[in-house]
Parts: sequence; structure tokens; C-alpha cells
Amino acid sequence: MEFEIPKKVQKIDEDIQREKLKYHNKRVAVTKEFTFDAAHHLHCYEGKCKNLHGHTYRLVLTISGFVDPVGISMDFGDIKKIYKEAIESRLDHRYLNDVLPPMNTTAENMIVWIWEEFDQKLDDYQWKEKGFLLEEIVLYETPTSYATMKREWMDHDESL
Ligand SMILES: Nc1nc2c(c(=O)[nH]1)N=C([C@H](O)[C@H](O)COP(=O)(O)OP(=O)(O)OP(=O)(O)O)CN2
Ligand SMILES: [Zn+2]
Repeated sequence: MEFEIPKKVQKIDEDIQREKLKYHNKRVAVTKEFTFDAAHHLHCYEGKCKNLHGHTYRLVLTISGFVDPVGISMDFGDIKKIYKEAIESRLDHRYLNDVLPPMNTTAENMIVWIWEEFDQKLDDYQWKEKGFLLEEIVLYETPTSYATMKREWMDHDESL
């Protein structure tokens, strides 16, 4: 037996069809959060963090892009795919001093590395040519200590 879509719902579908043209093509940012666990120690640092220790890092990624006719800018699933390939597969359950390029593994240095890796993937997978931009990254080292990078700050710094 075939299910007949109720008249009221058909009307809603027609309204959606009309409305989506109105909302489509606006730039909207979407954000997805991830966690990974890793060990590290700091160089040239006097304090407890010079000793080997671990964190559950929390990474908050924000990407802007144009909303398509379905109502989606960048699919949360696509953000996850890039995160897994560019970041998780390389940092999760690793000793950061060993796997990252030579750098002091502060939250500041790590967030710059994460920005560059994620941004490169947006380029590799043709997201950039469709107008998608990495807008902001927040990297929590502990629940109360975190670093932030924003595209608007870079644009401002480049014009100085
Ligand atoms: N500007 C930075 N300061 C510190 C960094 C860093 O990356 N950038 N890193 C550390 C350590 O790695 C440490 O693990 C985290 O520091 P801290 O917030 O002091 O950790 P606590 O758990 O002790 O913090 P609470 O005050 O107990 O919340 C040190 N500094
Ligand atoms: Zn630490």
C-alpha cells in the first residue's frame, strides 16, 4: 500500500521549496567540536609542564561557506572527515614531541600547525575554490586553558 503524503505536509513542502530560494546563497559559519588525547612536555619551561604529561585536547573548528539549496554550507560529516585525516590520525594517542615537526608543543604552536594542516585540506579537496574559509579555531589544552586563532585577525595583521 502506498503512503499518501497528507495535504498539509504537501503544502509545507511547497513552502520549503519557495523559502529555500530565499535563504540559499548566504555565507554562514558552522562549528564542530572534537577531542583527542595526547602526551607532551614543554621545552625551555620551568614548571610542572616540563615533565611528560597528558591532556584531553578539545578542538573547536569553525568554517564559513555559502548555504546550498538544501540549506547546508559545509556538512558536519565533511568537517569530521577532514579532521580525522588531517589531525586525529596524526595526534590522537601520540607523543606530540615525537610526531609534530620540531616545535615547542605549546597550545599556541599547536594551533598554528592545526590551522595550516586543516586549511591545506580545504584547498586539496576544492572547498576553497567553492568559497569555504576556515574562520576560527579554539584549542583547549585543559578545561580552563586554551588558544584561539581567527581569520579576521590574520587579514588585519596582513594589512599592517
Ligand atoms: N601560554 C601557555 N602557557 C602554558 C602552556 C601553553 O601551551 N601555553 N602549557 C602549559 C602546560 O602544558 C599545562 O599542561 C597546562 O597549563 P595549566 O593551565 O597551567 O594547567 P593546570 O591544569 O595546572 O591549570 P589549572 O589552573 O589547574 O586549571 C603551561 N602553560
Ligand atoms: Zn601540557
